[in-house]
Amino acid sequence: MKPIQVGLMGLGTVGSGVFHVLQRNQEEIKRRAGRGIELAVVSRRDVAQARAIVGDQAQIVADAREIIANPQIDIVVELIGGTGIAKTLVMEAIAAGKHVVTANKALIATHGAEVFAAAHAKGVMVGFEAAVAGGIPIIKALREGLTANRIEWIAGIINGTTNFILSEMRDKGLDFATVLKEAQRLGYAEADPTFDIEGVDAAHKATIMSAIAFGVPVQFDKAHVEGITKLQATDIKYAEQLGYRIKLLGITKRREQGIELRVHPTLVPAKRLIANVEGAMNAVVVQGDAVGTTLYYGKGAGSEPTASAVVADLVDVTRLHTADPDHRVPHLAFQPDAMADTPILPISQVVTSFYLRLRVADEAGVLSKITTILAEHDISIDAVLQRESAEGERSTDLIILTHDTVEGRMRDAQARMQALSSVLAPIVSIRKEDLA
Ligand SMILES: NC(=O)c1ccc[n+]([C@@H]2O[C@H](COP(=O)([O-])OP(=O)(O)OC[C@H]3O[C@@H](n4cnc5c(N)ncnc54)[C@H](O)[C@@H]3O)[C@@H](O)[C@H]2O)c1
Ligand SMILES: N[C@@H](CCO)C(=O)O
Ligand code: NA
Repeated sequence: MKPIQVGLMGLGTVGSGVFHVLQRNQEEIKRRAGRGIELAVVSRRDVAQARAIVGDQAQIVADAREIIANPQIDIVVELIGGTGIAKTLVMEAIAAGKHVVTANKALIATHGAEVFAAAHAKGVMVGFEAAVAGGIPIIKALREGLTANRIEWIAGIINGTTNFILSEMRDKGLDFATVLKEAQRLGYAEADPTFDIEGVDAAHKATIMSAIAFGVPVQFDKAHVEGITKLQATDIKYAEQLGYRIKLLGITKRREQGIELRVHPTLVPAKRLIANVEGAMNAVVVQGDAVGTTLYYGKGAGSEPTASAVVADLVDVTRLHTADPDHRVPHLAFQPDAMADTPILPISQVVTSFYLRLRVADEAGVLSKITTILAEHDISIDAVLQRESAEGERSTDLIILTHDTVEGRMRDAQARMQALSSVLAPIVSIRKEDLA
């Protein structure tokens, strides 16, 4: 059978990885897919640069729309990124009846509903394995491998840049700005690194996983997003002393009242496997009712790790494109007419435990005032750490770990504590998850 014809839009880090993986492994890929997968056309605005990468192995066009208009092309791969021209091109490709494979998490998390509805109406597939945790086959695991389960929660280190920054700050005592520059140099960061450090990239990925896990539409606008820019080295150090590590986690959880969907720095017990995921690596923990806890670990970014996921989607499309669309795995695991309208809960209704750091006057009775306020808000204390004040020092750090509470209640208690004259600086609070 003639090889399936692929057109690739965007020949950057991931695009060139796709070219190399397809070239190197073409024989094995063909044995698996049942027919060859041929990268027939690539688009890059600078044709000479594209030629330097693909040689004479593919036709090169400067305008991506030539790929969409080409009747020979079966699958369009979008590796441009962002929600501008990339979105327009993906919608045009679907309208032209092409299958689409993309690594674009921003596009899927913010416009997934529109993209999947158009694809469904047209009977084409949209593969997006590379959009979440790069080379880790987490979409495949959630959509197919765990399909027997009622998923309870997912928690993951799904942004390599921030995990790299936190690891380096902790291990080498380096400051934030220095490590961010290094992450950019190593090619981990997004084109706009604020997406990484402010938690947006992780929230895109958590949003996609949440939709697949719970059968709800992708709704990035409902996600609670906090990055690592406000995190202080002092808290990383105190967390260590208490047996915890601080990680930027993407979390989605099923609760009776709705779904929690949030990204924020989180204290995790140091003994958990996920707490020991270092550098730019990613890891996702999934809790299913039948299987229990499963963990997925690997490279969430980089040229060939991400290309691994893109090419896997190409194989899936090659195997399934002649199948009746009703027999394919639904984009979000649940049939489009069986999606739920379960609400995404506001952060005030989220339930977690907390780490609190209070700068307090070193005088009698402060601790009891604070514990009284917590008790009045029904917040129970798990542990207290009070740093010995040095000779002549008039203030000290008081660290409190709480048990689970509703966030709104904690914020009320925090406001009361903050108003005490013996609390001398803004209270630091960081959410804590035991992930058990
Ligand atoms: N780099 C990674 O590790 C990684 C991992 C997972 C997902 N992703 C996603 O993959 C996508 C691509 O990322 P990347 O790191 O390869 O980016 P990149 O910047 O290296 O590559 C994008 C390429 O698209 C080209 N481009 C821009 N507009 C174009 C147009 N109109 N037509 C054709 N080409 C155009 C750019 O010139 C560039 O060469 C993004 O959505 C990104 O979020 C990247
Ligand atoms: N900037 C992303 C790339 C992979 O999606 C990260 O650091 O994880
Ligand atoms: Na993946």
